[in-house]
Amino acid sequence: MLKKQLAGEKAVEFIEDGMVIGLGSGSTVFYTIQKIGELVGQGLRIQGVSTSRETTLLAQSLNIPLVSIDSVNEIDLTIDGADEVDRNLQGIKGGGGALLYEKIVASASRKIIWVVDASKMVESLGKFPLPIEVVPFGHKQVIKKMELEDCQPILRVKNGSPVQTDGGHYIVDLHMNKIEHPQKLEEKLQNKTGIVENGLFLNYAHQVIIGGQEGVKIKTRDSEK
Ligand SMILES: O=C(CO)[C@H](O)[C@H](O)COP(=O)(O)O
Repeated sequence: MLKKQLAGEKAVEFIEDGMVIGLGSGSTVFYTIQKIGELVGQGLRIQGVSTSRETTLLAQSLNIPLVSIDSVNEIDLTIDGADEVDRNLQGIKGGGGALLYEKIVASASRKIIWVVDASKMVESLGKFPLPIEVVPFGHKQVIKKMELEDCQPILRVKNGSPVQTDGGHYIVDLHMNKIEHPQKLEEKLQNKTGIVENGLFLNYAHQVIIGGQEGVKIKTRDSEK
């Protein structure tokens, strides 16, 4: 079995009947969602809150009941993927471009579990380019500012056009190689006009399920959000 499948499928063990579940995006949580679909077919009652159009389509194809984020009081558990995770369970997300909706869903969640394969675990964040979601109007101005900050910004492009997120924004990837001070960088990015959200997910994940050669390992963050 693939490492990401091991991690993805393990996560369903944390789901209880009646829960509202945040459904993340990407190729690892794909396995979680497929398994949830199987369990729903066997009678599990949950309500899913989707983080992307892709996940909505997948959940619908599996007959997983979906509700909008604004119709729930709180999300009991969100299961999502990640692009990089350090030993304190700080992470980078947004490789698939769903960071804004993923962060909104995560912010409304009581518990967050990330599912990753072992290659995502790192000593320090930043080898994976940090995605930021930017408003199309004036995005080149934001890119210029990020160049001045030595962040090596590159507009994400597909088939010759800027990639558009579900929220209608663009993605700019910051190629920094190593992020020395994630908290400081997060503050800086939060204060820049035109940046809607950044892919730093600091103090979000409570647990990470890691699929590796010898099966799955579960890491829990010391201090809860
Ligand atoms: O943040 C994400 C999408 O915006 C994904 O969760 C992240 O990119 C991991 O994806 P995958 O499991 O396919 O590696």
